[in-house]
Amino acid sequence: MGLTDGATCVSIGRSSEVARNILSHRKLAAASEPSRIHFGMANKTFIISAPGKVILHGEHAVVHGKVALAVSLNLKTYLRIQPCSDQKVQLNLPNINVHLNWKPAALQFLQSAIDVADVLNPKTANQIQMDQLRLFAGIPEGSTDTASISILCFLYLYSAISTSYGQIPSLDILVWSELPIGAGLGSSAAYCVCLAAALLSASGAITCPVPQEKDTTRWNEDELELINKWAFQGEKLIHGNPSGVDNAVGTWGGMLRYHAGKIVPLSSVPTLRILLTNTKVSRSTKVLVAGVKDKLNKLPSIIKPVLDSIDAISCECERVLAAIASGIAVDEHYRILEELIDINQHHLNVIGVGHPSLDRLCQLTATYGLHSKLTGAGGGGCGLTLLRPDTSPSMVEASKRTLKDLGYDCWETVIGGSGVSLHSPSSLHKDIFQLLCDVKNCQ
Ligand SMILES: Nc1ncnc2c1ncn2[C@@H]1O[C@H](COP(=O)(O)OP(=O)(O)OP(=O)(O)O)[C@@H](O)[C@H]1O
Ligand SMILES: C[C@@](O)(CCO)CC(=O)[O-]
Ligand SMILES: [Mg+2]
Repeated sequence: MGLTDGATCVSIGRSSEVARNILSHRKLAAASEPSRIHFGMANKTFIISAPGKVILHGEHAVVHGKVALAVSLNLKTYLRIQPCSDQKVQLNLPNINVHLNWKPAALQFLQSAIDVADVLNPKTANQIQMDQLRLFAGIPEGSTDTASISILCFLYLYSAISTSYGQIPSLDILVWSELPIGAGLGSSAAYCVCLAAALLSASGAITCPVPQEKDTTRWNEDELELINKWAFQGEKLIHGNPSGVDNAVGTWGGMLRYHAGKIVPLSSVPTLRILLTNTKVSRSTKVLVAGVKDKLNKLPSIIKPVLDSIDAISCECERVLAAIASGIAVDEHYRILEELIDINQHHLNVIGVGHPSLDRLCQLTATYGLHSKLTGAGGGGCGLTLLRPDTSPSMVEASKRTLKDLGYDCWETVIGGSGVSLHSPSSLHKDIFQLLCDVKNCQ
């Protein structure tokens, strides 16, 4: 079955604009209240958000059972979901210029392709199911482009969730992110968390806690567990072999210690000042994770101790953060944090996930006495630079200017916000709300 059997492809392509620039560059249409159509229990449009993340320490090692420390970002992915009166399932992904719709009858074919037993005890989306989804969407075998992966991920979660929990009504879904996509800040996990929350709500598997005017609500703990579990399934499709740390931060927010699937929120953490730099060198988490696995298989006695050392760095970092939060020898502990960043960056180069653009970031910030490492999967993408509480604004500005002169994006970030949430439209920043309304509503 191909694309013409139920899907209308309006356009598929890669937008050259980075997500963060959309708000400032785009001419926003006049605000219009989204139409109120029946969805689940309520007659409303819902807006869901999930944050991106920064990994302080433990990327890659966490895939091999080591500890990682990660924290949510104030940059988020937003999903608008509204019922569609026109008996269609619409998917709009404006960041990557994907606008598709399918007839529900055609999607029912997909549900019959999903093995319920496999879905109810999900390990991974198996190859036969993936081939069915790929054929359905008209995506050629072996396609690894952004649009194909994002569409497959949606179709997989849609089919598997409706097969497991109940028919999902006709709906119109739009996902837009202010995160740079494919740059190490957890855009894939935020995408999967938003989709899982929306589709589980639409299927009736979890409630839809309607937020008050100007308010935001969250799901209960059991529901968050379910959202996280399904987001992990989506991450598997995108990453191949994710650890689960990114979707855990997208679901719960805050700062987490993640170890072999065990998620522990860190309560005793200081307010950290972090400069984020996007080298704009594109890379794929899936490819980088697979590269580390190959190295580990080929040279276990050399790579395993490096991963053990990264594990020790995460543990030491957790201890030092708690000491700083208690006000103990703050200066001395900041020096240790800086040393841990330098050592880990060397380790990440050793396991093959560095990049000359990241080396330049580290060298350049070092000239200002600042310490940097890659964050996320590496191979380009983003790096973080630790700022001390007393790092002067002029020093920060000077380093930002120099990094921007290299063509990098650079900004001081706010970390530690909440995880997946449901928003009333009036609780959102005006520009974001307008942007979510601006893309054509379900016709
Ligand atoms: N807003 C979005 N719209 C559509 N697809 C998205 C969106 N955000 C992420 N994706 C999907 O996630 C993929 C990027 O995932 P990838 O894991 O390579 O990078 P990342 O998650 O940004 O970085 P990291 O995994 O290192 O934190 C994209 O190629 C796309 O398929
Ligand atoms: C590289 C990695 O460790 C972090 C990507 O943000 C992969 C993962 O944990 O799934
Ligand atoms: Mg990712």
